[in-house]
Amino acid sequence: MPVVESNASNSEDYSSEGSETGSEGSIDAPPPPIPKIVANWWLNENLGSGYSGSIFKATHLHTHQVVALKVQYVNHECPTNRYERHLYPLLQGGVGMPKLYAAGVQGAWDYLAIDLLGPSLDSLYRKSGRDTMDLRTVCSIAIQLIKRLQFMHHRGVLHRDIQLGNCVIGLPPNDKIIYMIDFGFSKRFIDPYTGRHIPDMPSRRDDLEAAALMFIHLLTPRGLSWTRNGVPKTTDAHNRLKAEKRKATPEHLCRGLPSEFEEFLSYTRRLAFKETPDYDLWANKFRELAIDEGFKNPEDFIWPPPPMPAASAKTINTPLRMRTPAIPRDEMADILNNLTNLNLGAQPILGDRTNIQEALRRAKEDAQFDSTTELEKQRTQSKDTIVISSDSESGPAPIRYQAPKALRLNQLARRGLNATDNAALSKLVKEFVDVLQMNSSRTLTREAFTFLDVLYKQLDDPSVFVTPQRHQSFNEQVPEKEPAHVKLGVVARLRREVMLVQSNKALAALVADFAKVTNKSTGRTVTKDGFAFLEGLSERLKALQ
Ligand SMILES: Nc1ncnc2c1ncn2[C@@H]1O[C@H](COP(=O)(O)OP(=O)(O)OP(=O)(O)O)[C@@H](O)[C@H]1O
Repeated sequence: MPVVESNASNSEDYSSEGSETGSEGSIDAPPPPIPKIVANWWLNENLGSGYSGSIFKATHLHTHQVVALKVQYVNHECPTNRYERHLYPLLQGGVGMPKLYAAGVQGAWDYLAIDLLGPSLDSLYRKSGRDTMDLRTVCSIAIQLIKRLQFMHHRGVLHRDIQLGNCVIGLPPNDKIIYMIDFGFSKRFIDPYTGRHIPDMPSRRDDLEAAALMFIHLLTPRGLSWTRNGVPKTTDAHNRLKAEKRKATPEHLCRGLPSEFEEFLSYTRRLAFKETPDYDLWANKFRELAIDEGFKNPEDFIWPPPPMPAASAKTINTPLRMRTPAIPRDEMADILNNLTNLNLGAQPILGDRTNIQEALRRAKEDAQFDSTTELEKQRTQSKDTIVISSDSESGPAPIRYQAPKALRLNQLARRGLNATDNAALSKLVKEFVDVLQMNSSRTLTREAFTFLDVLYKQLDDPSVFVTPQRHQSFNEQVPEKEPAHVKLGVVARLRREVMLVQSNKALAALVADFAKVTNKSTGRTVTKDGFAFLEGLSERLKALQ
């Protein structure tokens, strides 16, 4: 069936707009009751009603095709169907974009026949009675929504009404896919005649900012404050709400959440009016976040969330903002037991069960790096492997556990603190490069900055005892964004200089520059030059014994 067709002999095709004026009623007259049949579509149950119209499940009288029919009174003051029928054709063919089967006006009724879909995210969330949505679900929403916006923007259309009620899931078997609906406020932002961005209107960054706030809302117990009391009813209330929104910094809104959410919101706010957002980068970041948390197929929206394997349940099902770093006593005993059995190859082994003091010291160090839950997480990770062996030769075969990126970076930082010569540091830098290349995002995360900070301090003045903290100095630099070419220039210079320096102190200065410039760059991604710099650093450390 063609994407858009006129499907009724007694209705007017969507392209024949002139006939709208000939319809029943005047602007002020109240709408007549909606008939049982509109343009050969038999209306079944009502699926939802918005300000400007109603949506019905409808069956075609002759073909028996079942669709969602969006019906609107032609004289409605907000004639969104009239706009939507021109936007749907621009969006056909994209994943998560409802198909438009027919559109037109019959009598007093302006209709659109589109794919019949499932419930909205808003209704799923409300019906679940939960305080927050789980991280896995929010990551899947984030990945899908960013991709939907990428598609729409690529077709030159802004959504302009991003909210939970306008994201619906498909009907089985498409119930893992999120669809965008309600293009009543959508607009073209590219002028079809000039091919240029239309000035003085919202732009792509606004859609993305709304999406970022939606993700944060879902992870905030009871939601973001300004969404709690509904639409403000007085001017005062409206102004209060606007002020509240203005005051809400990304840092404040995202306290206690994985850093990706704060970084994404800040990113959307830093985008220039006409700038094309880096959709792939952010979809990947949310994919990796989910994978780092132990989830498989993070892109699929699965509702209700499947039960987590026992090992990950503590980190995932606990509302994020309520997480406490403390570990219950009996769990700590288990962790210590595992620690005593860790076989870390050439690294100092924690020893047998008699060496409890050493195990305790290391467990405390792990806790300082905020990796106390990582021992749990590693069971579900996919990249690196740590062998946890039994303590007796005749015991069961070694269990292979997978170590996530964050855990490995924290381990590297801890080993950095204990390194006493350049050869050891050189090896650590080499491993650091390997860990960064573990997955596609190649981003400097908090843990990566922590490692660089330890490295810097060891090179700059190894006599000073370093107490690692989660927020390290590089990470706390106020990230003023610099144009990409500035960053590229600096890193290319660092890459050349690292081969020439003659002292650890000079290397420390280069490490500091590298961390700073990457921290200021969009996405904090390590470029080719960045990796060449790190590899050169590892080589130079070997040479400067
Ligand atoms: N294709 C569809 N299949 C199933 N249900 C749908 C479909 N489209 C919309 N709905 C349901 O109808 C509700 C209203 O839809 P929609 O937002 O498109 O209408 P609207 O009149 O533009 O609403 P509003 O005035 O709130 O913007 C949705 O929240 C959803 O629950």
